[in-house]
Amino acid sequence: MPTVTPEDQHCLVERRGHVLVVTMNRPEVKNALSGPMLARMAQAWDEVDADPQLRAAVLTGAGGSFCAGADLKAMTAAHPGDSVGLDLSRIESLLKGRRLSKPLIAAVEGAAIAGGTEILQATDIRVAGEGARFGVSEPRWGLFPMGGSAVRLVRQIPYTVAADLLLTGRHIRAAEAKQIGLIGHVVPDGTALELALELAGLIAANGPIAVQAILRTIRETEALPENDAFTLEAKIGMAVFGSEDAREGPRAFAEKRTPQFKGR
Ligand SMILES: C[C@H](/C=C/C(=O)SCCNC(=O)CCNC(=O)[C@H](O)C(C)(C)COP(=O)(O)OP(=O)(O)OC[C@H]1O[C@@H](n2cnc3c(N)ncnc32)[C@H](O)[C@@H]1OP(=O)(O)O)[C@H]1CC[C@H]2[C@@H]3CCC4=CC(=O)CC[C@]4(C)[C@H]3CC[C@]12C
Repeated sequence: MPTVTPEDQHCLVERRGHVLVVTMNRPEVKNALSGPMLARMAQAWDEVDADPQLRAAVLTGAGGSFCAGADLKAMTAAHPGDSVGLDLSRIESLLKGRRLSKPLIAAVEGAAIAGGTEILQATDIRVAGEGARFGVSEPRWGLFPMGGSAVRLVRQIPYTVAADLLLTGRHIRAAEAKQIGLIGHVVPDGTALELALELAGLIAANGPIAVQAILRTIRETEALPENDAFTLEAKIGMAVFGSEDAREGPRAFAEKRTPQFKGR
C-alpha cells in the first residue's frame, strides 16, 4: 500500500479528461495553506503547463471552503519574519510571478479569505456559491498580503474598491464580489464546482492553440500601448491561423461535425 504523503493529503489533484482539478484539502482548518499543500499546488501547475493533453484547470477547496489563507496557528511556530533572505517576489504555488499557459477556473464555496482571495486573483474565470465570502484580511493580523493582492487587486477591480478591501481587511459576500467584478458567476451553494467543470469543458472542446494564444495575448499585451499591443496580438494570432487546428475547425463546420483538434 503506497504511503500517502502530506502533499497528497493536503492537496488533491485529479485529471478529468482534458481538465486538471486541484483541490486544497485541509477542511478542518478551512483549507488554510500548508507547506505540503503549496508544494503539491506548484507541482500541479507544472503538470498543467507541461502536458499537452491538459487544456484547462480548476482550483477548488474541500469541505465547503475554498481557502482561509496562511495557517495562522502554524505561523506562531514558523513565521515569515524569521525567514531571512527569502525572495517573495515570486511564489509559484500561489501563481504570484507565474501565470499558467492554460485557463484556470476557480470554484469557490465558503471562505476565500486572505491567501484565498490572493490566489483567486491568479485565476481567469471565477465561480462562487452564494454564501462564499472574500477578503484580504492580512492587515487584521498585522500581516502583509504577500500573495500579490497589493499589486494585482487594483488592476482587476476599481481602485477605490480595491483600496477599501486591502486597507479594511473586511469580508464581502459573493453578491458584492460579483457586483465589483472580482468574480464572474454566483451559483447556489454547493454547485460552484459543477459550473466550473462545465466551463472548463467548453474551453477544453475549443481549439487548444487558439485558447492558449488568446490567454497569452490578454496577459502579454496588458501593459502595452495599444498599437504595440496590436503588433504582438497580430503575431500571436497569425501563428494560430498557421495551425492544422485552424483548418480543422472550418472543415468540421462545413462537414457538420464536431472538430477534432489535435493541438497542432
Ligand atoms: C501572505 C500570504 C497570506 C497570508 C494570510 O493568508 S494571513 C492568514 C489570514 N487568514 C485569515 O484572516 C482567515 C482566518 N480565519 C477566519 O477568519 C475564519 O476562520 C473564516 C472566516 C475563514 C471561517 O470562519 P468560520 O466561523 O466559518 O470558521 P472558524 O470556526 O473560524 O474556523 C474553523 C476552524 O478552522 C481554523 N482556521 C480558520 N482559518 C484558519 C487559518 N487561516 N489558519 C489556521 N486555522 C484556521 C479555525 O481556527 C477553526 O479551528 P478550530 O480548531 O475548530 O477552532 C502567505 C500565504 C502563504 C505564505 C507563504 C507560505 C510559504 C512560506 C513559508 C515560510 O516559512 C515563510 C514564507 C512563505 C513563502 C509564506 C509567506 C507568506 C504567505 C505568502
